[in-house]
Amino acid sequence: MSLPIYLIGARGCGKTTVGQALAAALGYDFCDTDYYLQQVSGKTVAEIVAEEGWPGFRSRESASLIAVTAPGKVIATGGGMILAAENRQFMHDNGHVIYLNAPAEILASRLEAYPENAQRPTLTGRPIAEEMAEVLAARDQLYRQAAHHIVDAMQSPEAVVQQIVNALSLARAS
Ligand SMILES: Nc1ncnc2c1ncn2[C@@H]1O[C@H](COP(=O)(O)OP(=O)(O)O)[C@@H](O)[C@H]1O
Ligand SMILES: O=C(O)C1=C[C@@H](OP(=O)(O)O)[C@@H](O)[C@H](O)C1
Ligand SMILES: [Mg+2]
Repeated sequence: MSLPIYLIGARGCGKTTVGQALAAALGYDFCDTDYYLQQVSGKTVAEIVAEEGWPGFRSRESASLIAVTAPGKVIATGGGMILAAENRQFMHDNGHVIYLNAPAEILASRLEAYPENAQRPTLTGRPIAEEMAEVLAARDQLYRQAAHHIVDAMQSPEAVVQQIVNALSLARAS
């Protein structure tokens, strides 16, 4: 059985972009928990947060993680999926968890170029560079706790895919 592969990491690390390429490379299905949530609710992330606050979004996000989990799938999570201990445990127990790691400055420059405001309403109310530094400082340990493997997300998407394939082959061989 091919366990699901969960991609975790902060906004802008490339979970959605790399996830699609990884799924194509492995012949797996691709799924993104934010897209799933938007499809079932008919609302963007920003609309859900405006109507229900972040707690409402987080609770829908946790439910979507369970709903999309299946063998043979690459699952791109939202950057805050690891905030709930039960989500970290669920991913760790049910699949391969990969942390796409990059410094806050790189993440901020990607997000400044393509903000996608409907997908990424502000988390702190602060400018993006400050927000990413603060958010990553608060979450880095949680990403590391949840992950089976950590990859360098500063490389090209193709190179990140290759790192993941290598990490999973090594894990299978050991
Ligand atoms: N490895 C990469 N190198 C350069 N740019 C990237 C890389 N991965 C993603 N990006 C860009 O960064 C932005 C955020 O990517 P996305 O996949 O949506 O990240 P996430 O889902 O982790 O928030 C997009 O504009 C995407 O094209
Ligand atoms: O970091 C976060 O808390 C969030 C990241 C977003 O997903 P991406 O990481 O795919 O941008 C999305 O789930 C939501 O805006 C919350
Ligand atoms: Mg994404």
